[in-house]
Amino acid sequence: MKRRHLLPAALLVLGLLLPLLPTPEYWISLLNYIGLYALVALGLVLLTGVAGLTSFGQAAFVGLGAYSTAYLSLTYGLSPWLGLAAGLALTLASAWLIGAVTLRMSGHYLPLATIAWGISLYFLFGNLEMLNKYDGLSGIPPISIAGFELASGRSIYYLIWFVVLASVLALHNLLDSRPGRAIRALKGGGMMAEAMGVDTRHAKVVAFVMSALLACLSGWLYAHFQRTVNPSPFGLNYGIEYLFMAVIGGVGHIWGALLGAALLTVLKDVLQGLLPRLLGSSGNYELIVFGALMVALLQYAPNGLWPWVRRVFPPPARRGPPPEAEPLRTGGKPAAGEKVLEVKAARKQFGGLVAVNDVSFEVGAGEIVGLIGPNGAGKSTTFNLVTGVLPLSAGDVRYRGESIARLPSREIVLRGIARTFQHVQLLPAMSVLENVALGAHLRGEYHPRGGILASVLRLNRREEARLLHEAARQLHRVGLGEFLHVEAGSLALGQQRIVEIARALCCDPALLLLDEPAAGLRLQEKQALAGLLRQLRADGMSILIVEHDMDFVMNLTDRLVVMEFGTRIAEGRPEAIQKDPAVLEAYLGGVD
Ligand SMILES: Nc1ncnc2c1ncn2[C@@H]1O[C@H](COP(=O)(O)OP(=O)(O)OP(=O)(O)O)[C@@H](O)[C@H]1O
Repeated sequence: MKRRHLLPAALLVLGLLLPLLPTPEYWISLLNYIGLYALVALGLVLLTGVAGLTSFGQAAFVGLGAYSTAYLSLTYGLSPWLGLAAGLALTLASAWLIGAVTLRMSGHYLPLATIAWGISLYFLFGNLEMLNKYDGLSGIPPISIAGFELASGRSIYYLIWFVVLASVLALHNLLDSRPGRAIRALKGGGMMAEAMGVDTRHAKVVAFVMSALLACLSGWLYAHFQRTVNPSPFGLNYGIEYLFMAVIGGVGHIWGALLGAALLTVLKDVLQGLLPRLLGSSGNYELIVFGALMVALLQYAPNGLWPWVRRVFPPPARRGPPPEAEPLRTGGKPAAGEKVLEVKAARKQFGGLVAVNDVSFEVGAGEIVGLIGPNGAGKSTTFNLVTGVLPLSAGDVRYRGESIARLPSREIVLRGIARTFQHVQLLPAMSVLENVALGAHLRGEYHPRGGILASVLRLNRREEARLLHEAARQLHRVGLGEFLHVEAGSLALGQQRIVEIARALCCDPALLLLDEPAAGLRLQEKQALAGLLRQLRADGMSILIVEHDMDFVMNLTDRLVVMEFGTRIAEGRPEAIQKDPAVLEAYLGGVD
């Protein structure tokens, strides 16, 4: 056994033995609660830490799980396992519905909405006659497995911790796969994820539903552990506490959920015992002290405590390329001479401002076309019209003869147009390899929105191997083969721009749109980039490039389109453009 496996193995053995040893009942109970809370916090790691969506309402989903099984087992005498199935189904349906409605909101509206439905569900539990209002339901039967009743805290301990560890594994598997990367991409801003083919609304709903299901599982276990339920543990204050646990533990880290749950549960327990002795039992001081401690802790560890643990026990570094795998399928490529992109009288108005004024141009197969013009000329807006980020006010954009004017970004990339961004949009904490693999999102074996269960159960290893192999291949192609396992954020800006090109190449494009790829690059890096783009052209790739660096575009492009104040003022070969009076005028006295 390797040395770094010793501590986890020892903890596991200790965990297994604890209930068999003369451990006080109180401790077992505390550990059970930690497990129950950790399940909810795990969901928040996915939702808040990974997907970047804040929810204060998770306690309500715990309530749904608890009340479903309590009601069905008490009223109809159904088995707790049927109660679990019903609870999960109810949670799935309600989370999907709530998610579909509220996840469209952004900024502070989403957390506010989670507070709203958290409170609503709490009052629903407390006001329903069938759930015995605020008195709740008691006498809930224990869970039995193969005829063995988990009636004591010691016996249900094993089930609780089995569910916690299985959920940790499931979440780990999910994040280490194509659908997981899609959820991770949400944090990089919806525009980038959509440009890689991710249906961001769907990815958000998936994260939301999964986190709700974990909360429901916790509620089910809670009901059969406590054997009684009432609305109070499912209120807003518990929703806030769950979020605290995830944040204190380290909201971006799976194991942080367990750490946070353990820390807060023990801390609360200690304070509840200690403070009345120190300050008298007349006031509710523990909440105040608890709050102050939380604020202090977050000052020193804004990313939670798990990163500290990681520093002491660093994970093994990954090395070497991913193993060989079957290549991904590729789409048909345009024949020489084919018109790849036709922009026809494209127009974009922002209120009274005409940002793009009936601009037309074409890009042929294997051609590099530059789109240049002074600041504010409308280049980026034109780019956004072609990539589906902005809708056209009038005109048309056709790709290989098909109008793409009304398609969303993810449909456009599916057809074969991939892009990079003016401001680099990588996920800095994710490895270069995985960032690039995100580009192959639409080329997996499962449906672009599916494959979630397969990921959780780790049945998608062949797909994953093929995607990573393709990502590594593209990184080698652009000359970054030695940086596969490095965090993308640690690379120099120039290299990050090249990673974006590798990611775009992973989309299997026939047309590459590059938004200021040379910005911030040193001379040598620019030369290397020009070499790479020439190589891509030689391979038949069409490239449309927006760039301010005149030397760069003049030496690289086959043709230039010049814009000023939203209008196309010139088009032609670079040598002709350099002498064009209208262009010289636009650049106020010459080309820089
Ligand atoms: N979302 C928007 N709402 C309103 N006006 C906008 C919007 N986006 C761009 N504009 C305006 O449209 C015009 C063209 O902007 P655009 O960013 O396309 O120019 P650009 O040529 O890319 O400039 P730069 O080289 O500085 O990036 C500018 O006047 C800009 O202020």
